[in-house]
Amino acid sequence: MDRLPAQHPTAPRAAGATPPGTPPIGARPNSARPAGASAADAPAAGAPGLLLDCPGLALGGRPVLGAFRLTLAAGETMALLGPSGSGKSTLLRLVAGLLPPAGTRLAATDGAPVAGRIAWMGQQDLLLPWRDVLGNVGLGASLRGEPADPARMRAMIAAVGLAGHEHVRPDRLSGGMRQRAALARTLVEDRPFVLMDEPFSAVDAPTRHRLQGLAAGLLAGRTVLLVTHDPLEALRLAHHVLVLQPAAGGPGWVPVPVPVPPGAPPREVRDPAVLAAQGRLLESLAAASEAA
Ligand SMILES: Nc1ncnc2c1ncn2[C@@H]1O[C@H](COP(=O)(O)OP(=O)(O)OP(=O)(O)O)[C@@H](O)[C@H]1O
Repeated sequence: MDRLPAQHPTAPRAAGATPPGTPPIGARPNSARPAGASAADAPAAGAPGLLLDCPGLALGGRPVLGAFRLTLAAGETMALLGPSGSGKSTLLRLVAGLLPPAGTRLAATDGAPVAGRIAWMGQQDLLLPWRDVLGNVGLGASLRGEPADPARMRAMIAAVGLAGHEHVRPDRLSGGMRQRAALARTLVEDRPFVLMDEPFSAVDAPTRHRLQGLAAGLLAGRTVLLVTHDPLEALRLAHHVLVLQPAAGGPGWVPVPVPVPPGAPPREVRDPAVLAAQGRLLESLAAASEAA
């Protein structure tokens, strides 16, 4: 029996559990793949957006997030930055349904339930050491007791550049390869909503750059919330960028949009507009830290 960490992306928990106040449900989740659809291509086309109303959130008796309303645009990527401890992972967990709702409202713009339509990728790859790459990529289906789709799994492994490593165990892979395997496992789930918590922070800069390029292509069309400490990563990958700032006139932190360079992601890191935006974003983050 495989044992999973509580926040494992494939753990059979109430991912995106729908809190009270969510609109009526009943529509069929749009992540269902039509019979015969090919493996790694055009996943989650037409992903809906996500709406989050947070009335404020305290943890351990301390306010963490203030009251805010957040919209994740359908099929687009939103990056979230902020000082350490400002609540980025907490906000991500709120969207994932991993925190008690406490008056929070989370809804998909298509009216269908959010639950079961979220994929998660974290900083640690959480690969199971006793399973090879193929086994790890197919872990979600295996835990749910669903039949494996080896062709789709292999196609996703190839899409992340790991063809030929299907039967290699994680301890024989480099950090970058492990993150690629984790990305394949995240994307093979074919969920319209993808939550990423510093997914590439554990690898060196060139590997991170390559992984970002890979992720940009494979995440296209999904609705993504990406937590990162890296301003350039945010500006490269995201349509929209938020910085957590101390809430005006109240406790906790709230996400505040910052300008992004023109053009759709992935943006070119040498683009002068991207570099200028990186400087402004760093200043904004420094100001947030000082204001805390
Ligand atoms: N389960 C918990 N119980 C009590 N306090 C918590 C809990 N989880 C997080 N916190 C606190 O909430 C605050 C926000 O934590 P969170 O991990 O969301 O910050 P973060 O912005 O993601 O930080 P980092 O950039 O360092 O990862 C921190 O002060 C943290 O100590």
